[in-house]
Amino acid sequence: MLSGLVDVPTLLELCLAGWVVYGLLTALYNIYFHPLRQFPGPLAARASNGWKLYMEVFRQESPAHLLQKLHQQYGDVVRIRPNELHFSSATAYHDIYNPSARWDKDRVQYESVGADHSMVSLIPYEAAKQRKAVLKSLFSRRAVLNLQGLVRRKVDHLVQVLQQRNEEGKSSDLLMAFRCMALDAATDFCFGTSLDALDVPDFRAPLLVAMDAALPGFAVMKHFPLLRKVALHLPPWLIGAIYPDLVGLPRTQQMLRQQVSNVITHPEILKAKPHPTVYHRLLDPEAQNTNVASREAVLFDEANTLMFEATHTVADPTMFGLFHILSNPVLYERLLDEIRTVWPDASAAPRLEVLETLPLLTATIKESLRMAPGIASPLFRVTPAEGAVIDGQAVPAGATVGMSIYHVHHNGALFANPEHFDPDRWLHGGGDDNEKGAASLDQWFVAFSRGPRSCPGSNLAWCEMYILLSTMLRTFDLRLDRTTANDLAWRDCLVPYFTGRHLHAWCLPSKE
Ligand code: HEM
Repeated sequence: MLSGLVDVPTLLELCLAGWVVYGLLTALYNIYFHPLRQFPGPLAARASNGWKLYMEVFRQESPAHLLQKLHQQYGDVVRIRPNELHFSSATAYHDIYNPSARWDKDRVQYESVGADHSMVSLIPYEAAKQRKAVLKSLFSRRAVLNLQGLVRRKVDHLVQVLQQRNEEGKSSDLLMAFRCMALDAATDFCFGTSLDALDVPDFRAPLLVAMDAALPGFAVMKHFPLLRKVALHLPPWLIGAIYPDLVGLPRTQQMLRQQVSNVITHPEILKAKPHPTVYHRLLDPEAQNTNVASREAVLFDEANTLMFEATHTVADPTMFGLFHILSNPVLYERLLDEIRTVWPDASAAPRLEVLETLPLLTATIKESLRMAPGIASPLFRVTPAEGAVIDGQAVPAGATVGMSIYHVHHNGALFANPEHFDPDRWLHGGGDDNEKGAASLDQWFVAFSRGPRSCPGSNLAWCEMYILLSTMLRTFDLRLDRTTANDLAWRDCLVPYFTGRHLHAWCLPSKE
């Protein structure tokens, strides 16, 4: 009927023309009248959200690295979408990620995780605060000290696998090996059931292979929410047919759904767990006020995201640090000497509290976390109703603002020669504040972020890194297997995506 009044091509042309005019008017508004109009940035970024999409999805740029170039060109603040600012001066970091800044997270970034009920994706500050309070005791220092034996067992298991491989004449991909260890430790710690990734040959646990394969697609999922929703609901057989490397993801999620459904239907099974888990806390009616209808979604989303939050973040910096230790025989020897002072008998490993007293080991872990970010992308927040002052500049309410941890940790004024792996900087200082000594550097150690949304898992992460790194150095005579710095190249896909061959090493028996 309509085609009798207006012909269809004309209608389409009208729609298209309307869309173009709307786009142009929006671009003009964004450039000349938007509350953020005074902030510099590429013209296309100031005009439209499309610039960031184009850079991340079509040009496959690494945001953390691209932003470095933009700051060189535009200064300490860059407008990267009409309503979004990225900062680079170190003081801006503490303005944004500040204990008193009760700002919400940015919806676009955090909904892309696809787990809206998890702590990390809860947008409002208040909701996250409540959830954090519920889970806090699980991740406390006391809880971690009590469960350090669990981490020790996972690391010992890794040692056995590496010894076995060495006897078979094989070197090992230590990035994947460390990820298996971290996944097993986290799943045992959080759910009381390990995924046993270390038992899969060649460290090719399907979930870890899938997590890695999914990283380059993260930007697409962020910018195309509809596609994300469809992808998250595809059955495993179809995903396996389209992209076999990804199949571990839906399979593990199926397993998690079953686990969650079991604990909800039969909460008594939790009594058999060897220690309190995420499920105990989330199902404790006194601990939180989650309504029954969303209980299943909360448990599933929390379990699902914890596996991601606790695996690459621990393994990747440890791998990075180990590469630099193995590339520097003097540092390797100094670390070994220090570790032997508290670990003279190789068969009697010291407790975490003892390892923590070793200055060079501690400095090396910090330097590893500085060099390789657990999370690379800027973590965006939204300024509150009263607006904010960031790095001395007034930012209006409702603006999306953020700063990548990578930019703090690679700031040459804070960390002299920032691309150089130098644990000693944490012992003696090093940067424009050098005369104030090493202690002044600690304020710029932000690997776990700062403020109300900082990492609740940092105690567990430190525990794993201390035990893992010291054990690798004390147990093996490690030799690089044709690995060069090029093999450690990475692209920012929220977490680093290592594009090279990974760190491969021979794990020979220690000479004593
Ligand atoms: C070296 C290892 C780790 C690093 C570098 C790291 C880093 C971070 C960072 C930077 C954030 C802030 C994210 C944001 O602002 O959205 C974060 C959040 C989080 N991390 Fe970690 N993390 C590590 C290990 C862990 C572990 C082992 C767990 C749990 C077992 C964990 C659980 C979480 C959770 C639940 C959040 C969300 C907190 C919130 O949004 O309020 N992380 N982590």
